[in-house]
Formats: sequence, structure tokens, C-alpha cells
Amino acid sequence: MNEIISPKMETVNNMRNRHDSLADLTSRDMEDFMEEMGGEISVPVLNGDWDALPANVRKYIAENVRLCRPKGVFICDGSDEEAEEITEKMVNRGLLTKLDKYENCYLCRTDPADVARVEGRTFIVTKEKFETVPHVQEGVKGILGQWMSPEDAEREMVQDRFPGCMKGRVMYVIPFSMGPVGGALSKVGVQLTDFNYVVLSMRIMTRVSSKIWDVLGENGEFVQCIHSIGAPRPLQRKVINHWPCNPERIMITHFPDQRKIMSYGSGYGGNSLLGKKCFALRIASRIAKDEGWLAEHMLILGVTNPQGEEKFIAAAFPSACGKTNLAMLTPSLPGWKVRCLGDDIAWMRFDDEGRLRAINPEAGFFGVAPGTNKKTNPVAMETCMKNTIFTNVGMTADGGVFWEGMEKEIEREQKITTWLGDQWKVGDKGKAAHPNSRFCCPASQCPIIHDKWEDPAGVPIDAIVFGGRRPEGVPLVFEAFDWEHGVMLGAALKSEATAAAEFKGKQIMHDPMAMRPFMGYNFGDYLQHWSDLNKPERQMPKIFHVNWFRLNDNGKFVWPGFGDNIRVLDWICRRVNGEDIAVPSAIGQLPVEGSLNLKGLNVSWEENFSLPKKYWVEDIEETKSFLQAQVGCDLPLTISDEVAKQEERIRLM
Ligand SMILES: Nc1nc2c(ncn2[C@@H]2O[C@H](COP(=O)(O)OP(=O)(O)OP(=O)(O)O)[C@@H](O)[C@H]2O)c(=O)[nH]1
Ligand SMILES: O=C([O-])CC(=O)C(=O)O
Ligand SMILES: [Mn+2]
Repeated sequence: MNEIISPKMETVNNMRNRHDSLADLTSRDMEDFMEEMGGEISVPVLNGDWDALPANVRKYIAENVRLCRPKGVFICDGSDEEAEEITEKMVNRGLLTKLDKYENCYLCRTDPADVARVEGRTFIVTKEKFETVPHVQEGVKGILGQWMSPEDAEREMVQDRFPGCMKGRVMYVIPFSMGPVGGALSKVGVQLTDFNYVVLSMRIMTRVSSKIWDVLGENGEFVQCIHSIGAPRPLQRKVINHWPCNPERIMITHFPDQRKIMSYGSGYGGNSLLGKKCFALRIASRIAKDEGWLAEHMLILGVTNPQGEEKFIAAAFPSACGKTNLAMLTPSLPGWKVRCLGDDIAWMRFDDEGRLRAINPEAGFFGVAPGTNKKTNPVAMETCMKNTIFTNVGMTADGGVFWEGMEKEIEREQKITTWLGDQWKVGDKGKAAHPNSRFCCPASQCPIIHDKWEDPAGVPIDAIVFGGRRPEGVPLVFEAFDWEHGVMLGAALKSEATAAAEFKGKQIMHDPMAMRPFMGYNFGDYLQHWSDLNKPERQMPKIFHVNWFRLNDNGKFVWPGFGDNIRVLDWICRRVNGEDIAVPSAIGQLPVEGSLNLKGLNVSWEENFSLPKKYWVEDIEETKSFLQAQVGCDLPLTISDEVAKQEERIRLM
């Protein structure tokens, strides 16, 4: 904080002390403020220095104050003191519960109607519809992104939802960087929100700092991120669990041309932490197309073999399909080391030497809690034992956390309060944690975080891996024949639905490139963009496909997964080094029998690698009609060629 407090700041600070609740501000106070703020905004600035903000940021805030009508503006600086102050208020309100068992950890329970991303209410707004979505076949409902016209967005958001949406609440201004502050591949955003949970989570997930104002300079570009829970005072809807929201009216709109996001009605992660999916994937994928790089739903890891040779891998799996787990893998093979650079999003760009370099734009992990335990992911368990916000998990009587998968880690008969607030113990009906419950913790405290994780230049990617939950037919690992074939494999990605979005049941859904919910522009153009990256002077990463989720006839996983996935990474690294351990099949290069290190495991090669012809005949037929129906004439020729070649190979199986 500045040593010299300007007279204006002094007044503001005094005001803050005098009126912890702004309800009792007099109109005289208000007039004083308006005068002091040069008439730019009509509400008090409760924290931070208005005059230190760049002019375009002041204008942006002032416009949204006029629209949303908050009672005051709180400019965040990202400091620990600020977080402590906000945390204390939230604990007093009952929105956060301190978890006494750990250091600086809190539990938050949402309104049970606000627990996941809402894909059906998520839109991309462009003038031209087909910039956003492909030309689907007649009568087909497109699933690769939803378009909204600027007129409809204006009506739905600016006219209908946002006017007065922050009445009686404070508007927080969060300056943040995706990627290291000031880094060449990094981008800046400024989120406005009326929810303090979002402030605390954003400062874990992104780099929130006053330094952002210096990075921006006088009129620097930033992504406008405007968020409201849609619960102005006086309240229209009963607040449950102290978690105000407006589930019936949730709408999340992206304006890629204006580099702007407006999100309404939900406080839940992917809907409200706008730096994450909205900015770092939807808006960034569009910026990336314009600028010739990639913004992907991918983890980044470094894997070092016993000889000390390190490779970097980026992997795209749909939500809740194992990115965090792979990124933090504890190898079951001696001598191997995995280090994590990111668990959800990668921004990648070819450098002058023709190498694809990746950075993790995020600063924290927003990980799926259920299934995480000391056996499956000890690294994540260690990472989230301090400075963490847990959302919708269960709580033990001694102030610890509990979720499905932790049964062996608590004393038997421990009393547990479920995410719904009910009393419960292991063995009782129902679940302690919501299946999409999450931990939100700083990446810096991950015990295996890579020392280059904040290197602004990123790390050189040797292999790209696609995968999903495929209970049937799909082998543990195979390799694409070349870049084009790899892009086709990505386009054909499918997975069983998970709890990360609003879908019900165990249907297999297409999730091309693991980006279906996160596409910022026409998926056909996106595939073309991927294809165009392939240039002779570049070292194209090899592309692989993995499946940890195949089931046998008894419904058991045929692969132990987790730490044993190192065996698959080993095979991938050896392929990157050009070892002759692959044999062509109809769907790609399969491991030569015995070339995967299965020492000490009791697994069946056949169950993991068989290619049932009937399954693949149906699969390619289904994939082909999916791409025709959903991408139509926007499907690049190179991709339809690859599908045709794959179909022919399968026919000859
Ligand atoms: N059987 C099996 N399950 C796994 C494996 N890896 C992860 N899982 C389970 O899959 C679930 C989701 O895993 P995550 O690693 O959190 O998924 P994610 O892709 O990071 O999810 P998002 O954060 O939603 O993008 C957890 O319940 C894990 O226990 C594996 O190798 N085998
Ligand atoms: O966006 C979220 O809420 C969490 C997440 O990582 C995903 O769903 O892929
Ligand atoms: Mn994700």
C-alpha cells in the first residue's frame, strides 16, 4: 500500500470504518463522494485508489456501476490482508465454515440448485451466426456451441437481467492476469462481481494484483468479465445456505469480438470464475485463432525417465475424466518422476525454432474432490491441506473434509455433515459430497509443481494426448499415424457424461477435443486452424489417444489407472524417441504386444488392447454421421479424408 495516503483515500478509509454497512450512508456522504470521484461514478469506492486505475478501466467500471447499481465499489489488490478481511466477513455470515483440522481452509456449501456449469444457458454472441457455430444438417440440433445474436444478448442481458442486479451489494473489481503477470503469452482481465466467494476463488485461480494496472498502462487491452449472482436486495428469492443465486435465470454470454463476458445467476466455478472457462478457453480460443496459437482444455506435465530425460506432455480429457489426476501422477514405476505444470488449461504457441510451447494460464487447481484420496492422488491431497476453499464436500465432526473415496482415511463411525447439511456416516444411504464437489487451492503449493510452471516462455510440448471415458472397445493407448490423423482422433473424442455439467445418466457423448462446452468459435474453423498449424519447418508433437476407463464383462476397470498410468507415459516417451515398439492397426499405431511395462501388474493384454471389429465398424459410422450432421460443410476436407481412410481400414480389419 502506498505510504502517502491522499486526502481522498483518507476520507474513503474513514467512511469505511464509520459505516461497515453502507446502508446508513447519507445522501450528503454520497454527494461528497461523487464530487471526490470527479463525478465519474456515483457510489463510494470502499477500497483501493480510483485515480490509480487506467482511464479505460474507470470508464468500464463506471458504465457497469450505472447498469448494475451496486452500493459501493471495492477495488481488489490481491493482498493477503484483503483476503483475510473478506474471509472473516463470509465466516460471520455463515457462507464459509472454517475447517479446524487444517491451516486456512474453508468449506462452502452452495444452494443445491447451483452445483455445476450450465451448458444449456451458455452462449457465444457474434453478429454472424456461423462464426460461432457450424452449419448443421437440416433438422439437427447443434451441440458444438450455442449462438446468440447481439440483439438478443442486448435484450436478455443488458436490458433484462443486469439493470440493478447488484442493488444493495458491493461490486468487487478484480484485476487479474492469465499467465505470469506481464508475460509475453499472458493476457489481462478485469472481473466485476457482486459475490465475495468469487473474489476469494479468483485470487487462488488467477493472479490478482494491483500490478495489473501497470501492465495495462494507460489504455491497455483487457478482457471485460462482468458477473452477477442476480440476487439484488431486497431479495426476491429465498437464499439457501447463505449462497445467493438465481438458478432459473442463469445465462452466460461471451462476446468474442468485444473481448467481453457477461455471466448472470450462478456462483458456481465454471459459471462465475470468469478467468477460467469463459476467458481462458472460450474467449482465448477465439483470440488464439486470430493470432495463430491454441487455447485448449489440457493439463501440462513434465515426465522424467530413470535416465533423467524429461518430456513435456499436454493432454485433453473432458471434464471429470482425469486431467488433474494425470497431471499429479505418482509413478508406480521406480526411477520415474512426474512434475505438474497445469491441470486444466494450456495456452500453446509455436516459437521461432518451430517448437510448440505451452503455459498454464491459471494459478490454482479447481479439482474434482470425489475419488481423490491418498492412494489415487496423494499429491492433490497434500496440495489442498492448506489455503483451500472446498465447495460442496462433506465435513467430519473434527473439522476435516470428507467425500466419496475417502472412506479409508477417516475413523470408522466418524460423524459427518453432508454437503446438504444432513447428519451421516459411512455406510448410510446417499452421498456425503456432491459428485461435482471441488477443492480450490494454489498451484504453487503442489509438492510436485514444476520449477518452470511460471516460466513466461512456457515448456516445449513433445506429445499431445486425447482421452475420455470409454467403457467399451477403445484400447488403453494408441498413437496417431500423423498430425492430420491425430486431429481427426481429437475431433472424434467421446466420453461418458460426468457430473461437471447438468447432464444426467451414463450416456456416451461426443466431446471433440474435450472442448465441446468451451468452444469460442465455429468448430469447423477450429479444426481447420489445428490442421493449418502443421508446417514442415515445425516440430509437430506426436498425438496419442488413451482410455483409462475400459470395463470388462464383470463391469470392472481393466486397467488400474492412476499411478500405473506412468506405464503408458513410458510407452509414449519411448515413441517420441522413435523406438520401434508400435504396430499399425485400423485405428492407429498400437503397442507391440509386451512393449508396455506391465511388471508386477495382473492385467490382461487382450482386455486392454483388443479391437472388436463390430464395435469399430459402428463407431466410425457413428463418428462420420456425427461430424456430417454437426459440422456439415464446415468440416475441413483433411478431416473427412482421415475419417474415410479410417473407415476403409476398419472395413478391412
Ligand atoms: N478409474 C480411473 N479413474 C480415474 C483415473 N484418473 C482419474 N479418475 C477419476 O476421475 C474423476 C475425475 O478426475 P479429475 O482428474 O479430477 O478430472 P479432470 O479432467 O481434471 O476434471 P475437470 O476439473 O472437471 O476438468 C475422479 O473421480 C478420479 O478419481 C484413472 O486413471 N482411472
Ligand atoms: O469449469 C468447471 O466448473 C470445472 C472444470 O474444470 C470443468 O468442468 O472442466
Ligand atoms: Mn476442466
